[in-house]
Amino acid sequence: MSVLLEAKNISKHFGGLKAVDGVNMNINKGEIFGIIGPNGAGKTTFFNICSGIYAPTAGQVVLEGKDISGFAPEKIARLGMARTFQNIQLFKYMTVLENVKIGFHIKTKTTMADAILHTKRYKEDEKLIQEKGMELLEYLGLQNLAGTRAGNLAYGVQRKVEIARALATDPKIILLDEPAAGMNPNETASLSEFIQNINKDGYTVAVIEHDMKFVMRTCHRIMVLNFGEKICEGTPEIVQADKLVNEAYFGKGRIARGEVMTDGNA
Ligand SMILES: Nc1ncnc2c1ncn2[C@@H]1O[C@H](COP(=O)(O)OP(=O)(O)OP(=O)(O)O)[C@@H](O)[C@H]1O
Repeated sequence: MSVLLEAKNISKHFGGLKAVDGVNMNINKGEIFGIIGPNGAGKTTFFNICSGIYAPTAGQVVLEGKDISGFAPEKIARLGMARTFQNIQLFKYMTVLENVKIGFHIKTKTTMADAILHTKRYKEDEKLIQEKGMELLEYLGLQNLAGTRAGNLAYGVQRKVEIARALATDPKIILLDEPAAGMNPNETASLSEFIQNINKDGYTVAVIEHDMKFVMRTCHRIMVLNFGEKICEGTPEIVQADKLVNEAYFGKGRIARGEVMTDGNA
């Protein structure tokens, strides 16, 4: 199995606070990789470093063997990393198809001038993007919603549209930050299936999530952060059985009694 995304000894300090502290991580091609940890453990900061929003204080981010540390987010997106954020960032007054089409623009050569002047290149790109957008929605089973305003959709569906837009950038890896937050159990189960399906079709996924039931049934491997440090990594079985994780993160004995697994809250 080849390594797709690598974090080498990554640290991020905010003044005296070590938000991320010497984290090493390898995500293999084809994996669903989970990142968990208590509030403030450094998960989002770690994603922000991987996706170029923050430059690391120390360490390197390597995508397919290329050192991308400190690259701008747009550049990293073009190199094949897409992400979603904790708060839904769809354009609520635009339709589902329009939202997804935005994702494709990253790959076109259309300039602002082309768009204003409606040049041949603009028209050709627009036609192609329209077709590809519909294809993607069909692939994800969202085609019936193409003309619906994003803001009118149920919360769980908005999350899927957000992921669809990220997929439109044709990523090698997609980073999802708490995609199940605020979802009801049915929506969460449906999201898990959705992610597993796109993964089976070849997409590599990294996901931060608090919902343990979702994490344990969706992810192949999991990394646990606590106070910025990695305290455990492995399969769901290994993580659930880890004493340090149980003590530091779940509260002693909670997972053994099954509380976390059933209530879905960390
Ligand atoms: N821009 C910033 N400036 C200063 N401190 C920050 C900044 N961003 C994050 N932090 C701090 O870094 C630590 C890690 O935050 P981070 O948001 O990465 O944690 P998290 O694991 O994603 O938490 P949550 O599960 O609550 O989203 C926290 O103590 C947070 O307050």
